[in-house]
Amino acid sequence: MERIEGMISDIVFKNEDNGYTIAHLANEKDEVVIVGCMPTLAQGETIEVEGKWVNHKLYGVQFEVNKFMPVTPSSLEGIYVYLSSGMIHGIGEKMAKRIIDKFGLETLNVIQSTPERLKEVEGIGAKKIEQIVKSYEENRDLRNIIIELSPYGITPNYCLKIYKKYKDKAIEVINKNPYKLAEEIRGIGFKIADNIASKIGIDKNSKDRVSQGILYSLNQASLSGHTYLPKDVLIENSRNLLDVSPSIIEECIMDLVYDQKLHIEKRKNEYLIYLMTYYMSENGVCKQIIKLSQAKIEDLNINIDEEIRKVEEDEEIKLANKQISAVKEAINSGVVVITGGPGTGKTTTINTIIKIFENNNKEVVLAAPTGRAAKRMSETSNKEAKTIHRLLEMGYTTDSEELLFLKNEEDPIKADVVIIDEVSMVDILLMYSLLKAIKLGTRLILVGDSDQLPSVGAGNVLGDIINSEVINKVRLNEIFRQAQESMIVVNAHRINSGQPLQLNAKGKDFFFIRKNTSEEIMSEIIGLVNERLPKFYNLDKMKDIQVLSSMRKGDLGVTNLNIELQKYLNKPEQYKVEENFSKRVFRVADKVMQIKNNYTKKWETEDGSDSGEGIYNGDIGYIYHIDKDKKNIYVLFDDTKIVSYGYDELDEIEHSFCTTIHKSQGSEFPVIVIPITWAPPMLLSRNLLYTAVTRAKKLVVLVGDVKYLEYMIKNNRTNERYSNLAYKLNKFKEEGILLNNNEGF
Ligand SMILES: Nc1ncnc2c1ncn2[C@@H]1O[C@H](COP(=O)(O)OP(=O)(O)OP(=O)(O)O)[C@@H](O)[C@H]1O
Repeated sequence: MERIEGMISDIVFKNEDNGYTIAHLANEKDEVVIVGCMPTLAQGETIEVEGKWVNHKLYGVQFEVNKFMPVTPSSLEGIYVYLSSGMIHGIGEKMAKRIIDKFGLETLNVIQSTPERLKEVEGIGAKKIEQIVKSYEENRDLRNIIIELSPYGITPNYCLKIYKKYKDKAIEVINKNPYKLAEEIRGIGFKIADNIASKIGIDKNSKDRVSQGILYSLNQASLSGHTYLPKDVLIENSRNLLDVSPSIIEECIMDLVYDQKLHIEKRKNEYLIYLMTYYMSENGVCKQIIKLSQAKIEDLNINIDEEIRKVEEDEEIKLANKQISAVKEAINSGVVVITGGPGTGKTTTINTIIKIFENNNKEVVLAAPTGRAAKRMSETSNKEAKTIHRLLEMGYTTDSEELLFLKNEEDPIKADVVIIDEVSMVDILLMYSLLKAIKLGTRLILVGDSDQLPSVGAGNVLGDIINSEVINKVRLNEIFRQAQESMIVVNAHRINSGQPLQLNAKGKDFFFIRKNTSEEIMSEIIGLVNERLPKFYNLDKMKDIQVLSSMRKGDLGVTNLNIELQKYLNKPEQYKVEENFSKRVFRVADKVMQIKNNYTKKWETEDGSDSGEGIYNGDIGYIYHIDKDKKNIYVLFDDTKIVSYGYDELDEIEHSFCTTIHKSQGSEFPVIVIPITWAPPMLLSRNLLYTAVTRAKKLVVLVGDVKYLEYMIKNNRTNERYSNLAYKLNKFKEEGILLNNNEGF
């Protein structure tokens, strides 16, 4: 490969559809013809091209371009983003600005060709110049990507991802079809790709654009919990997004179906359109759960009543009838669902089931969808419980982008019984991965509370399985005496049945403090968390009390509550290092939450005696140390695990003096404080309130306007999800397709 540099003196031809360009490139030595895909090329631009010389039959010698890069970038904004991105050691935001103010568009030429001139900028000496030049040299290709893409709002972090994926071909790939980014780079969506495309001049009606828009619409739908969209809804959503005619959309839908990216399913007179993964998962869950429930299971040859009696004796309890039915179903069925609200004895039932199987030498494995739920399951059962991801031995594909599970149909989980808790949090994709890894004959016990919020990911798996009436289920509905003492449990059940709550009983654990305005609510919450509750109940204000809010935005949303609570719970002190990231300030001792599963994130104990990997969505920790030189923030999780986050990884954590109710799913806290105030109706729902209240073990304090509390209790329109699992399960059952034809469909 050869490289030449010069200025574009003429553009002879450009194909607007595919970017194929023939141009003249001139430098001091020569003027040559260059050809290749260079859609953004403009006359007068100075570029460097890489490629080879060819001798064309008709046109003679020309340079065939493989890759091209602008030498002098065309935007100050791009140079600024690059220089201030942290990629260049020694230059921060302020210094970047000073350098650019001095040299303008010439900045990079100066750094490259006459770096000694940097001395003209205040604060730069010989040592700094050396440092700058060294890092500048080190990341040449990445630099070009940042400069090209940052004007489109792509952060240096994503540029790095793009660079890792396409290496030095990145600019070329993007110029050819920017929609590839939306398809292949996690985190870059259709909107950014579309923005680039419109600047490059790609036609609004281009099929690449419309197809990506359709996929985007379905992806958005999956983020709202839908596994499919009815065809009319998909066309409407896509039309709003793309501003093109329904006929083009329909044509592209058919192309995508042909390319197996989408699947169309007919249900009565309706067409349901799925992204392929969701279709495969929904079908897979349906088939596999029926197979597991119909599979022959080993007969334990035991007298179940006798076994239950033994456990009752050991544990000094007497199981209620429903609990006994649940135990029997678990022993006699391939699959059983055990559901019930708080205090209805789910944990006691699971523990009885575990004991009976273990007393009969059967191997039982336990898992739950989140790290915290798994931890809780371990504590209540005194037996190791893993996250489902760990149980499935999750790994990554070599490019470390795609998740994969080592446990699957070929190498299933080795166990006689698999018990999964908090199944309401399991989405359709994870359920499919789990079911694939359970071999026929293994008993599967699914435990959960179907009145909790449905999973964050798509599907309504637990609800659909329960509603389908196909899989054996037991609903525990007796609240035991001990649990009845708790107003938290009693009120949770009242919320669920739409009844008014019992508030403020003396000596009890459920309080409502009436306040009207946002300011009053805020100041009451701060007073409670910062002083009154810790003093009165002898609590640690950081660890024992969790503020939850239904929304992110607004005065009483998570973002603002975090800002306000930080001022009181962890105020600035001279000895506390802090770092300001414009929208948020991270300070030593701040309470933070990991907001995505990161299975490979390394942790280590302070003395280095233990280490491991995996920090999960919802894990709460405290900032332990900030190293400004290394640009690292260290967070302490579970009192022992120290995890380091580079400044470029801070999108993985957020302050958690207050968190969303959604993020609190699967976790429990001694005390919960919740503002009750106006919010969009979908966030004032019964199951949101129910989920929030059931997070508390010792005390619930609601602060706000009682009319919104009443509204929430009445509003049981759980946001409907397009999910076809219940229908499919019933259809399978009715038509017995599985019994005759293992492939189904
Ligand atoms: N058969 C029983 N007889 C008497 N008490 C019981 C019985 N089963 C459970 N309990 C008690 O009721 C309370 C709630 O039971 P358990 O923790 O099993 O319910 P749970 O549904 O798991 O509750 P949560 O969802 O709140 O954790 C516990 O104090 C437990 O000891």
